[in-house]
Amino acid sequence: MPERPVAQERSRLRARNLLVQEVAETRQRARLGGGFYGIAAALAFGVTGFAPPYRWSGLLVVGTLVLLAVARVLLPVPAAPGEAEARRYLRRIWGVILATAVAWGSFSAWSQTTLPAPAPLITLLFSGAFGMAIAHTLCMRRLPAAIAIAAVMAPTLVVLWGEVAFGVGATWLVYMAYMLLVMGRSHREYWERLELEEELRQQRDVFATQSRVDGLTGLPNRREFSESLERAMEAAGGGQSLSLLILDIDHFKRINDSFGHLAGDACLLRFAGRLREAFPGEGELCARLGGEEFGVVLPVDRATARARAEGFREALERVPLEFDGVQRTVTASIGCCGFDVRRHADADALYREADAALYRAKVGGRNRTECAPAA
Ligand SMILES: Nc1nc2c(ncn2[C@@H]2O[C@H](COP(=O)(O)OP(=O)(O)OP(=O)(O)O)[C@@H](O)[C@H]2O)c(=O)[nH]1
Repeated sequence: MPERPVAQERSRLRARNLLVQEVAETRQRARLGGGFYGIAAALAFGVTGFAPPYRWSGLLVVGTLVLLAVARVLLPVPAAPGEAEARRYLRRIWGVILATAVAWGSFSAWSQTTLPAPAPLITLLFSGAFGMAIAHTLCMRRLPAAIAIAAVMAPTLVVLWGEVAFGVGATWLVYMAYMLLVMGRSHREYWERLELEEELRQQRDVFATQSRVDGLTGLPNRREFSESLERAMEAAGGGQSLSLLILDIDHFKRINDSFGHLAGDACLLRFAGRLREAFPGEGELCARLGGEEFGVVLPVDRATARARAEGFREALERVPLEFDGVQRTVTASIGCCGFDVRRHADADALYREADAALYRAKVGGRNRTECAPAA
């Protein structure tokens, strides 16, 4: 893939991962806090003994806040959210959070002039606590968090300012401004942490890929090859065909010695490209096992694998590889072995037989395919 689309794809993936993470954390944090609003209202009405003048209003307020808390928990979260679903969830959960803040803020202001002591003190204390809780825990989105803090605090501010004393109202205002500052800082720290975690995740993925891919050719490396071979053998244990080819470029040292190590690298790269083109099928796996040695796993019987190997070998000899700006004929020796569950207890046993066949191909004059066991 060209570099720009790769970078675009990476940043798109990064944005999506951040959004998914935000959904998960918003859900967890919103669920945790919702229940406290109902408890706080129940406490405020509780100290009035739910006396007749406050009974119905008490039920209405507590019921509304409990319903909103339940909505936070029940709001469905898509299992593997795409971008649109994630944004829809965030809109909805923030809708519930804001509705809760408005309901609480209105109730708190109303209680200051309507409920008997000590209920107003209880709602006042809880308003401060809820505002600060939003500032700390629901700081993922700055604007809705600021609106939620204002919705919880401002109605009470108006009452304190007008009905209690200017100084108390001013104190409440300073308290509210402090919450907004705290929320701004929490917001920055939250996103710094999320981005750092995403960075670490991406680095971990890169390392995981690098540990399984050959850096020069981009083919799977020996580790990945061995594990894939084990898996293929396990799957084929029931009787399906499976064969292994080991290919070794002939006199590769001469290429290095004659044209230099870089030309040798380019040769390996071209050879890997040919191999990939020759064995592209489903269940076929090409890998670089090290140096100038390559492996191919094929879901076919030995005779077919041998024919495919010969086809590759002949084409390699016929069509030169272009590297270092020049066309050069390169040949390879190939060892071929069909998987037999009675002889091959593990991948190592299969590999050893294919390797022995490769050795025979080398001592037999190179540029040939030998099969194991020897016919
Ligand atoms: N350019 C380059 N050379 C490598 C790499 N890995 C191994 N080699 C070289 O590959 C050569 C392998 O040489 P030999 O094992 O003698 O094999 P050969 O010359 O191919 O001879 P036969 O296999 O017997 O046909 C050595 O010179 C290694 O230094 C690599 O990644 N790049």
